[in-house]
Amino acid sequence: MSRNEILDANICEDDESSLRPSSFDEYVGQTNLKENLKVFVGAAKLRDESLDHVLLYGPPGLGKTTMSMIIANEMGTNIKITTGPSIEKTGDLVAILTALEPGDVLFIDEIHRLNKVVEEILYPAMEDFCVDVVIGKEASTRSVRIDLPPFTLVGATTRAGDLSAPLRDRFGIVSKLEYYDETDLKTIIDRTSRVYQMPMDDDAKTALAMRSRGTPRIANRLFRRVRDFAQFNGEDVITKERTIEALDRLKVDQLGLDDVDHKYLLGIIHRFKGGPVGLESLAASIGEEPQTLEDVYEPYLLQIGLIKRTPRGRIATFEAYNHLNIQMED
Ligand SMILES: Nc1ncnc2c1ncn2[C@@H]1O[C@H](COP(=O)(O)OP(=O)(O)OP(=O)(O)O)[C@@H](O)[C@H]1O
Ligand SMILES: [Mg+2]
Repeated sequence: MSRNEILDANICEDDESSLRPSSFDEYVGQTNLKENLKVFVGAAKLRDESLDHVLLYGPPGLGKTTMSMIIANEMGTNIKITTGPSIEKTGDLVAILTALEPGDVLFIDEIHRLNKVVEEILYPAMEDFCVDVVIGKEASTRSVRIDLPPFTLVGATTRAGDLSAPLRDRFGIVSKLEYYDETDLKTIIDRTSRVYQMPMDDDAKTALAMRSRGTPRIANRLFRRVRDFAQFNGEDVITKERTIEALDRLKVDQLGLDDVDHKYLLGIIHRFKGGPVGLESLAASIGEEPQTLEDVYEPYLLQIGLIKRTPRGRIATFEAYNHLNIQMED
């Protein structure tokens, strides 16, 4: 069994842990990524070496943390988990690195938020498995090189573009996670329903999958809410009618869009005549953080074609007007 050590308490998620798949075979979808990683993990094990460093990027809730745990599990090693912003000083990172054991996976979530000085410690650590530390005081300081055991750094980020080139270049395996299609989401919902021992009709699973924004975390969260509505009404199977009623009450529409998506689209359409509008102005006008809109909301709206990004800003597409039942002015 591998040890799973969380170095930073604030990244523990609600009750998601019981739903996390723990092997490649249980991990649904992301076929390309998964099949490649299977090869790289298998080959590293044959050579009895540590796996090359892995960078996973993509929108929130698509399975980056889950995949990093699976990598450690499949390698048969321990995983140490931390986040970019929680490593404040170089000494913090040196302490983490020197405590690693051969083959360990070090998972750094939100790796784009590492500060520059700390990041530079990672370069030799990743490349040559060593760190240089300065010891002594004033006139007598000297730099000492400490060797590290071979380890695998798994970095996760929602903003690959914010990573510096030297850091990005030191990852041997760089993979993007994609939104899940309806079939994969149904499989995930099916598994969730079994884990929670709460049966769900097939057409209810389809309805839920369609409104999950291509995102397993959202599918699981909505499942829990729909289950609340069903149990509250004394039902021991979740029906399609109950699912749709619950999702309507949660203000999740047929495309899985919520209040913020609606505010975003209506903002472009009503306040900026459909765009183009810059992200900052739009965010200010609807009272949301630009970065949240960019990382969490826009990727899905782009994916389903309701908005476009142009050099002059965001625009709402014909499909967006159509979805919101608004006449497009010319
Ligand atoms: N491929 C998958 N198969 C089954 N369940 C999955 C899969 N990917 C994710 N999940 C479920 O979705 C939840 C969220 O996944 P995870 O925490 O790995 O996302 P993340 O990409 O790390 O998100 P964030 O960017 O917010 O950290 C997990 O708890 C897990 O239950
Ligand atoms: Mg995560």
